[in-house]
Amino acid sequence: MMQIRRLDTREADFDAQLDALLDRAPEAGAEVVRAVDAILADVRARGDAALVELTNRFDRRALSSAAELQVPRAARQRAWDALDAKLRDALEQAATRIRAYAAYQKLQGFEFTDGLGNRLGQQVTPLDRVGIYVPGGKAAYPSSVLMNAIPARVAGVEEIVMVVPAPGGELNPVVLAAAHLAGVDRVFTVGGAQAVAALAYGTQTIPAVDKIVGPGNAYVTAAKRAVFGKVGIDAIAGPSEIVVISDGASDPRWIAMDLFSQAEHGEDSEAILISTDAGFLDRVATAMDERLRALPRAGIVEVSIRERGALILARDLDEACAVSNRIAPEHLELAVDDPRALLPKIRHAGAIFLGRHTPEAFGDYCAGPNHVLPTSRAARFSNPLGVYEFQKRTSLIECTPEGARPLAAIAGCIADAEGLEAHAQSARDRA
Ligand SMILES: NC(=O)c1ccc[n+]([C@@H]2O[C@H](COP(=O)([O-])OP(=O)(O)OC[C@H]3O[C@@H](n4cnc5c(N)ncnc54)[C@H](O)[C@@H]3O)[C@@H](O)[C@H]2O)c1
Ligand SMILES: N[C@H](CO)Cc1c[nH]c[nH+]1
Ligand SMILES: [Zn+2]
Repeated sequence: MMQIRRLDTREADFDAQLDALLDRAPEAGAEVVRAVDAILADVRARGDAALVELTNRFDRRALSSAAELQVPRAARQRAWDALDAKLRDALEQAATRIRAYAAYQKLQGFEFTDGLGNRLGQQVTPLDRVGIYVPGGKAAYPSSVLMNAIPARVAGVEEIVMVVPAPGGELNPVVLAAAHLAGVDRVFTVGGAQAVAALAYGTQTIPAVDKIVGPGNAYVTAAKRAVFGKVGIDAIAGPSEIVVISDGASDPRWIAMDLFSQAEHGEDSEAILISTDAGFLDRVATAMDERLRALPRAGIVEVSIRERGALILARDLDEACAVSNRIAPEHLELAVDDPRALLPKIRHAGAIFLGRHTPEAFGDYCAGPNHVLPTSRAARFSNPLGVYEFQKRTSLIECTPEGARPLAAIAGCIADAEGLEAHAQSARDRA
């Protein structure tokens, strides 16, 4: 029997038990932060030389120069051409859907005239150059290439630089093919904190970018946190998570596999089912036992389900939503008859999958919305990766001589109160 914890919201210590489960989310420990700080300082000081040494050490490569990190455009084209036609077609369809969804996210500027005749507005411009981190340590995901690069292209970013580790020199050719499809400009086979450092500070081979996006392991996320300010970063997207809310009327085999779909990402993934039906929780537990055996990644699934999995019995669906809000999961499936009725009760989730026929896996590949989502409860305050992450806003102010006069009086008065004489005079010069 698989080991999975059972929780019941009626138990007096339920809150404490849930907190203990959520606390298992991996965070960058002091050791990781120390290691990352040393890597960042080394790449900043020594550039390519450090990049080569660190990549040889952490990715078991035998590079003699940083030039070997770059994957030529022709190699990406060859990877695309060599792809099985069915997979090429699936990637193209996924890319089309991701692009179409992204187009809706594009921020638009605005301008209006205030009551004094002054023009006020906001100009939206794409970032010049961005770095996308595609994880490649334990598994490399072509879908993550599409999810990172397509919104950047839709935003109008001039240059997209992709980094992806190639442990032992091995790089999934489908990742390269996806980079070709998404129109990535430059690809470098470097990962971890050293890749983030190179993108933030620039080296002789890798250009410095304006923003670094994409998920990664503890070293990658600690490095992104550390370089924030020098460059922009997106939300921190770590190990995958799924919460399913069920009324007990779904096929338990489907729900078991939905939980496994995120558990199979890694031993640190989180998979939680909340249901109002105790019998259904039993049936899902049985289905998990049956379906686990067929999975090639059964070992990983078993560990993540044991460490970060749970079957939670709730009094009703309202309470199930409240528990889910406390978890603020990356992905939330509403496997109920009327998911729209629950929607207003959900306040924190990276992506919500409505109804029994919408598995989270559609979102990972081809539904359209981005699969790079806030994890570790960051859905309380941050957003899915989207076109808006690759755009910035600039305020516009244009006064007429008449419109300037009243503003001069207001600004002058407040500047006096702040004791800033030059501000007051500059404003009153326009009165
Ligand atoms: N939320 C999302 O959208 C999403 C999508 C895909 C993957 N993920 C997550 O991203 C993560 C990917 O992790 P990964 O490890 O497979 O790949 P990764 O590319 O993030 O990390 C691999 C790199 O880590 C560095 N590294 C490994 N051990 C190190 C050490 N001891 N010291 C210093 N550096 C070290 C190496 O440089 C290596 O190249 C997983 O947690 C996965 O769940 C999240
Ligand atoms: N579920 C992951 C994000 O949490 C993304 C992914 C890529 N491939 C499959 N799934
Ligand atoms: Zn996934």
